[in-house]
Amino acid sequence: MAASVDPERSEWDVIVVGGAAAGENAAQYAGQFSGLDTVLVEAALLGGECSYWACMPSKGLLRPVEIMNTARHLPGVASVVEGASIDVAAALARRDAIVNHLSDDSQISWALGAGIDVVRGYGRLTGERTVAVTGPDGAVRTLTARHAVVIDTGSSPLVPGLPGLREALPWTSRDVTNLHEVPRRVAVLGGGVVGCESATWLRGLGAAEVSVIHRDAALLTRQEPFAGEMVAAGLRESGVDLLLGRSVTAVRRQDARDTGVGHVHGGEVTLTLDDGSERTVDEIVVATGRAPNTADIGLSSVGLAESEGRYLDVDDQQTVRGVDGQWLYAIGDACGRALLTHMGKYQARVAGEVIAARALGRMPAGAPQGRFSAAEGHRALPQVTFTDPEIGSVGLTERDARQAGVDVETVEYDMAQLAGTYVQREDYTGRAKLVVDRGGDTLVGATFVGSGVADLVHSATVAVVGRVPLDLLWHAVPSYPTPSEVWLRLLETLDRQRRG
Ligand SMILES: Cc1cc2nc3c(=O)[nH]c(=O)nc-3n(C[C@H](O)[C@H](O)[C@H](O)COP(=O)(O)OP(=O)(O)OC[C@H]3O[C@@H](n4cnc5c(N)ncnc54)[C@H](O)[C@@H]3O)c2cc1C
Ligand SMILES: NC(=O)c1ccc[n+]([C@@H]2O[C@H](COP(=O)([O-])OP(=O)(O)OC[C@H]3O[C@@H](n4cnc5c(N)ncnc54)[C@H](O)[C@@H]3O)[C@@H](O)[C@H]2O)c1
Repeated sequence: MAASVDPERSEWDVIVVGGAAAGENAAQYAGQFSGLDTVLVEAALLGGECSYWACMPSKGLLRPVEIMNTARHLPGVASVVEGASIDVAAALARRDAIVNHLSDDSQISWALGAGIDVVRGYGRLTGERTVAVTGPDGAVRTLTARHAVVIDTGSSPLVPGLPGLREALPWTSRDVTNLHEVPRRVAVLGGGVVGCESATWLRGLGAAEVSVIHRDAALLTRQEPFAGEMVAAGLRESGVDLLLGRSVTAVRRQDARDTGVGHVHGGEVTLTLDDGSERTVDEIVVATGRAPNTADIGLSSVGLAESEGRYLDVDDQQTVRGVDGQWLYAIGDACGRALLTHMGKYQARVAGEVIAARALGRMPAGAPQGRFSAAEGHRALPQVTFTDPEIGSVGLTERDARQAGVDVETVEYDMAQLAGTYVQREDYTGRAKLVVDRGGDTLVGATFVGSGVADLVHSATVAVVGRVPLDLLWHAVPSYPTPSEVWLRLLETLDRQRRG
């Protein structure tokens, strides 16, 4: 859908370059809620990576896998699904519906309805508060912001420069989330979040051989160690081959072809591993991290040449450091504070409020606090990893807390011991851990592993952000029988530990 913007118009209060979910929030908070006029500049689809090629399609693909795994273990249902497999065509069709068939019509309608203009094209800074937009027809249009420019250009998959890897045209997160065929044999390179989640749905959707090749000795190394171990056990049980502590040294592919996103990109791929062994698969998925989309957005025109291709350094108002005048902001993956949609949107809300307050002379004196600072939210950093079992985590791991000099005390509990998890499935496996700051007797981190733990994350986020003393947390009574009973068990166990 074409955005209905006067083609002659060139000035807005706020220009947002990159129209992902975070950019939309920044425009909304600076514009719709505060009265500034805003424009989103989007090179591809309004809604960004999350809506079409990341969070939404991946969670859509994982859902039938999760339901099937639960059903296979639940008496009364197990016998019904015995020998059955997921209807892949229907699951892919639902994924296509979730990504709106790669159309952003509804997003454009939402933006225009919210009073946010949209200009389609690729934006580059050309100087203070100016952005040149190259439209789909190649024409360049220069836009000027009266108050602020927000960078929300996101990130792209990082494909390592291993011999033969790029030439093999491997799948990246865009292909594996938008797959149109399930490769029979597939190797996933990288054991981080994308690697573990995509191995889960590839195997669940019927790939006969799935291997994860990971250079570290454990999966998901940013989490508590038990979380990576439990996900590894779950993947192994489902038939995924984990090659931990192994690296790929070379890749060969006959007849590599660009057959389109989510289609197998040519003939067999042979991977050479660092122990000299070889492995032949039908497709390889590269899940080795992300690179910020900041290499070609005109940063040198505003004195930030050294930031090209790097994460933009921002303060807690999301203002880019190193630029005078407080007019340049960065949010989402481009600023590298947390590569998560909800955190990008949080940064966007803060940036939007700050931009409006600065523009309208409403910024309170003194150090910015409250809704004008993104410091508090970054202490918590909630995340759900949608594997089987799931991981829900908030704040610091024990290792990170010790490194940060916190006087650490920890407590763990087996989630399978709860009535609330037993009713979910008899063979429930899970574990929870709290990281406590002994000084303030408050929570600085929490990790839950198990089926259905995603919904526990927000309670931990509230406890960390609110610095709720454990004595007060005691009075937050969990409903019975639900997995949230783990809170009570953790506090009781901590009590026993303290009494020796
Ligand atoms: C497979 C996968 C699954 C994920 N699952 C989750 C999840 O479950 N939960 C979660 O919180 N996070 C998840 N993430 C991370 C999440 O997708 C990102 O953190 C999020 O998309 C980042 O949003 P963003 O606003 O930074 O920009 P992006 O979503 O990266 O979008 C940037 C936008 O800017 C546009 N753009 C770029 N350059 C320009 C330019 N110069 N001019 C104009 N437009 C431009 C692009 O076209 C794009 O639309 C996942 C990531 C992957 C890869
Ligand atoms: N559910 C979610 O919230 C969710 C889901 C997917 C992605 N994400 C976000 O997207 C981001 C990117 O995910 P990701 O999995 O691509 O990155 P990641 O950083 O989580 O994991 C990448 C892994 O690849 C390994 N690696 C890097 N270079 C390598 C190489 N040359 N050879 C072998 N291994 C190599 C790293 O050691 C790391 O363990 C994450 O930071 C995460 O926040 C979130």
